[in-house]
Amino acid sequence: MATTLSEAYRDHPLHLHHIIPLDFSSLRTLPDSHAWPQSEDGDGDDDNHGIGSPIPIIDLMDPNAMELIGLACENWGAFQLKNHGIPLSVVEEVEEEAKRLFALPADRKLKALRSATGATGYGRARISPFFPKHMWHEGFTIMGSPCDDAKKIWPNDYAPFCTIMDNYQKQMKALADKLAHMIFNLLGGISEEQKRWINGSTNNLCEAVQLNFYPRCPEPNRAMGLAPHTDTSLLTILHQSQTNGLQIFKEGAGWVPVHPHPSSLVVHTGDILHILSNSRFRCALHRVMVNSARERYSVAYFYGPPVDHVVSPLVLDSLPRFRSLTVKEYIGIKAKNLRGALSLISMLKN
Ligand SMILES: C=C1C[C@]23C[C@H]1CC[C@H]2[C@@]12CCC[C@@](C)(C(=O)O1)[C@H]2[C@@H]3C(=O)O
Ligand SMILES: O=C(O)CCC(=O)C(=O)O
Ligand SMILES: [Fe+2]
Repeated sequence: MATTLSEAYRDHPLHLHHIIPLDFSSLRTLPDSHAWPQSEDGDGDDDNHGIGSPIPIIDLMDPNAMELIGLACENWGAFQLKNHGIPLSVVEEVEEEAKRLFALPADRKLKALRSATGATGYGRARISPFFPKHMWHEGFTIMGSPCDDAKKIWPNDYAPFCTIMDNYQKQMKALADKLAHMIFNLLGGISEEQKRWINGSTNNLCEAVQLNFYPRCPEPNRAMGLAPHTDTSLLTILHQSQTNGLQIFKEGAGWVPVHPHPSSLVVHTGDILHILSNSRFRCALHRVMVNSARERYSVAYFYGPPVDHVVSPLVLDSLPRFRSLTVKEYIGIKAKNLRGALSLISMLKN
């Protein structure tokens, strides 16, 4: 039996002591546990940014879409995608469900609290232990069917949540399959064996959905919504509500805001694509800042090869920069070294 994504995470327990039972909305000042040192690289106020170019917006119906995607992945590791074919209603209904979930009182949400060895349910971000301060954030992770977790929260009324999340995953998977084909074509010369998992059945690839909620914050400039990270996926498709906060780090430009566009989805390329492309495609470091006026929601869909799949640089015009390993092994390395995982598997001697 193939290993599932939740099993891959089960081997790397995340201890959730003193997590969320914090009622964000009742706080008038920032508790010390959530106060991050102020950085030199820009504060949370998006309006102060915008110097330099924004991340590319690509029209999927554009005849040059594939080449534009290639350039965006090389230069940014991210882009906004419009005319992607996902109906707005599908995205809106998933955002409504996220709002309904996070608006519940803490004791209801805690019924679906992720266990230490669990991968799904309500809780803080998996990257939390790597940072000394807490994030101004609540999350809900879905791998496969969300029904077991939804039942804990809404014992008699879990069906609408499940139907909407299942439909969202189905729609996102179809889009991700399409993007993965384009990306593999861009890389060129890839064997059928290597891309067989694309268009595969749902239990034959890695898929996860993360609902994110960033409550309003009394002191946004001292808080952090989601700390800087790269995604572990091949690619991530992100829907953000109409509230600013997402930023991508670009050398030479610093933290660049990714402003929400009602009809666009943000695509991030993740670590797995960085490895497969032998570093040609970036994996964008990104973070989320919070806001005193408006709360923020986002829905991230993570997509990648099955956890038993061996990943190694696929197209070589120079030496391979990374050693071969399974997705599962990479997840294990990253669970111990958030920022150092790629250099730990690097084959470049310095
Ligand atoms: C399939 C995934 C991808 C995960 C882990 C697992 C489930 C939840 C995802 C996130 C969502 C929030 C940011 C992140 C960095 C986190 O802490 O949890 C993501 C992480 C990753 O991209 O590594
Ligand atoms: O909330 C956002 O816009 C980003 C979320 C994110 O980076 C993630 O879930 O991995
Ligand atoms: Fe992310």
